[in-house]
Amino acid sequence: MSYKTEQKVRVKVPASTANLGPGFDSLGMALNLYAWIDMAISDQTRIQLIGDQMSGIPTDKSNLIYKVAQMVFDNAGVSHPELEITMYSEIPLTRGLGSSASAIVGALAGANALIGNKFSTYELFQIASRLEKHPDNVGASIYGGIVVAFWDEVKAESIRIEPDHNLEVLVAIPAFQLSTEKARGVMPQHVSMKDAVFNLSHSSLLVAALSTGNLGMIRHAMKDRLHQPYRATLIPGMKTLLDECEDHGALGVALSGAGPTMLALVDGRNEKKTELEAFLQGTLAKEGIEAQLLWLKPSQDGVTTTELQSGDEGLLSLVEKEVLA
Ligand SMILES: Nc1ncnc2c1ncn2[C@@H]1O[C@H](COP(=O)(O)OP(=O)(O)O)[C@@H](O)[C@H]1O
Ligand SMILES: N[C@@H](CCOP(=O)(O)O)C(=O)O
Repeated sequence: MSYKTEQKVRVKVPASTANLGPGFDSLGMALNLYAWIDMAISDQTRIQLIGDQMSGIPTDKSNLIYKVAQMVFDNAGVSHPELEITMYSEIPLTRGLGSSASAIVGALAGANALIGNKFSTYELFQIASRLEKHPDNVGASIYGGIVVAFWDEVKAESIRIEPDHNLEVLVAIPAFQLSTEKARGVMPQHVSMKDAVFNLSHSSLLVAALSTGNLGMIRHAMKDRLHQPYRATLIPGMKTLLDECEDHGALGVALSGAGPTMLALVDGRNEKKTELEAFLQGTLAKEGIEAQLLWLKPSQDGVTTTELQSGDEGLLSLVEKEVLA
């Protein structure tokens, strides 16, 4: 079978926050912070990574994006061993905002576009969940909005929820990195029936609150006993933030993904935004943690790809001119 191969594609993929508190490995929300990847079939592999977020990422064939793209070609039964890849990302690395999911999803979408979209979005979601080993971040980065999903080690299924248009997100991004692997390592192998019931009831209520726009219910629903109590040992100040952010204007608060970023959901009409900012930053500062605050919104868009024409400007030039959108 032969496919139409595109010359060069540009992928735009959103960051994501996973879990939203109780929805461990099952809830994700896309955020309006993005990574861009230009990918082309070439005669020699060249990988260019632009921006501060990319430091330490390999630029040879051990690069995750290159490896995932090769997997797509192998699955499709085609061979394109040499690729030109350029990536620019606004998504902080190893902070709980889904940088690895954005790289996996971006690579899958880019490689798939280069071979004429042989795989459906649903098939890419299956591959992405298998690679990431949980579907929450990749689901959000693929579909956008809020995604409710499972992955049972064989297949993944998901439903997208439209985020309420008043929903805003304040994140406090600590200066230190915390790998998902390390943050999963502090969790117990077994939990009590009581904690399991606590989480499934809270997660179900949170999904209902987010689906119906019942923002007032979020403060009750966004509580977790499966992962946050254990991970709080890795992030000084986290317990205080979980216990008290709602008193300072948050609709609800959670660890973003595996952390260390803390995330507060906020009603955009709220007048206590400055108080919440000060509380987040002040609480972490008391523990000696420097954190960058960012106001974000849910991203309606999931991953998108466009075919580039020969006259189109490269990513580096768009980044330098600050016109990338
Ligand atoms: N653009 C990228 N290219 C290659 N690898 C990446 C890229 N972005 C992230 N990664 C890999 O993902 C790791 C971070 O994943 P993880 O610990 O799950 O944190 P995060 O919350 O940022 O997803 C990085 O250390 C790196 O190995
Ligand atoms: N459900 C996962 C989510 C990890 O998200 P990340 O953004 O930190 O990679 C978990 O909680 O381990």
